[in-house]
Amino acid sequence: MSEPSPAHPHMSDLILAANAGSSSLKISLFKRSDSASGPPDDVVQLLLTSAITNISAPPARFSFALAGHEAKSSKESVQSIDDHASAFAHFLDYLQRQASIDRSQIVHVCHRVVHGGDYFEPVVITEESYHHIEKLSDLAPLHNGGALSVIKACIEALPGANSIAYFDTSFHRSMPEHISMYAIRQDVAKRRGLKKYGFHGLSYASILGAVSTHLNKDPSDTNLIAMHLGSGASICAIARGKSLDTSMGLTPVSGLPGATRSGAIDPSLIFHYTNRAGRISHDRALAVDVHVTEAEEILNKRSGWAALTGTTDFGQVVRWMKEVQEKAKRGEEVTEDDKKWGRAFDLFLDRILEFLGGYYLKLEGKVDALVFAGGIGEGSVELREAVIRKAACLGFELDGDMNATVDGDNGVVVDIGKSKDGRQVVVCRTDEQLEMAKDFTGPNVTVDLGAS
Ligand SMILES: Nc1ncnc2c1ncn2[C@@H]1O[C@H](COP(=O)(O)OP(=O)(O)O)[C@@H](O)[C@H]1O
Ligand SMILES: CC(=O)OP(=O)(O)O
Ligand SMILES: [Mg+2]
Repeated sequence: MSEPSPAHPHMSDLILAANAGSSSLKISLFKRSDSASGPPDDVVQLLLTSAITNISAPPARFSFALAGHEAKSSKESVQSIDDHASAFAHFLDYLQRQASIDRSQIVHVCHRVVHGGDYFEPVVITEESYHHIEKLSDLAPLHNGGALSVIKACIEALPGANSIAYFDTSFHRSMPEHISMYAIRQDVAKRRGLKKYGFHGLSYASILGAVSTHLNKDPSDTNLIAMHLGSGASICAIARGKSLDTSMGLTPVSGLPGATRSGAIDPSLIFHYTNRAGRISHDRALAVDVHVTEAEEILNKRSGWAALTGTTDFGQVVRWMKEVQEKAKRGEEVTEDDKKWGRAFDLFLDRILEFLGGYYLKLEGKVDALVFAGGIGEGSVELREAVIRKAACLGFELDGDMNATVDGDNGVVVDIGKSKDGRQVVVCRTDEQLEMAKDFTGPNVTVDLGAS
């Protein structure tokens, strides 16, 4: 099969950006801004955002908000959403009915595709490139499957739009070979593409852009340890604007644990967990032609917080942990079951520290900022506090007040601490959709936002 054709985005009307995460589908609609000649972030103007969360732990929650119209945001549980394709269909329907936006004005659709293998540039989806991505999906069946089902739904619902795939793996192409390779036979590794690819690359590109601007530094002169902590969680060491190392590997299951993901385990563990590891799982039929083994199903879908505590929501893990701490303070009995919340929190903290410490050494201490991002990184005051308390030995100090009031600050990058020698601790509201959409340049369009 020949290589997919590179995307050359031309003039367009509306640009839709779809981000299929493991538990969510986040969608933003943009139009070209009036100041297309300004800074890259200004070439597109946000019109609306929508998010479908809890896809892996139904009922799914649907939210929709017009940019700058606080009153017109809505949030509801939707029983009919049980996968990414039905989530996307619900969004399109809502767009037409409730926001009166004509779908035919959407000319480009940017899709976040988690695994791009050795393809780094964005590619226009054609029959050929679709099948190419499908083939790559063997290395991220649970992630690429969701994105492919959205791409498929998009081609059917928006036949006039160009679908373009942007890869999470692209940002990590800079990892040195001795870091990205595994200590296995290299003839087999090369033939089968068995190496560390790394993920959340669109997020790390977004973080690098926003944080270097915040620090008043050129991205190519910026060193960060960036933590994208969401349903899928990873850490990246960024040296002079390039990925030096990251915690996810061949697939997104490695590194840190997540909502339903184990994170790094001893590779032998799975063969002791089940004697059906290599069999194709029949747990869930994906809407696309991607195969998932029982081992992948267990480690990707039946592990993480869900396995340790019964919930995929880290916010709930924190709330119950604090509840139990209060119980103990009151002198009430704390049961073994009560302790599961604190243990899940401590386990996550422990694994984060492993990478944080390692990356601090790999960057030889030259770290301009520690960055928290993703649903947990942006939302959990407690997790940030626990991490920075441990990073005190590296000279970082948290500002408790600033940390506690991040939610009330609208900035893209929010300071929450620093070190005596001027290194920063920040929260960054990463935006993978914007990172894709700002790739486009061209003339403006006018859109009637006649929301009902
Ligand atoms: N305030 C909060 N405190 C702790 N965790 C939170 C908070 N808000 C969201 N989260 C966690 O963030 C996760 C979603 O992360 P996100 O990065 O948005 O998802 P995805 O990985 O699907 O892209 C949720 O599962 C939830 O556990
Ligand atoms: C790569 C990955 O884990 O993505 P997400 O966190 O969006 O599931
Ligand atoms: Mg995500």
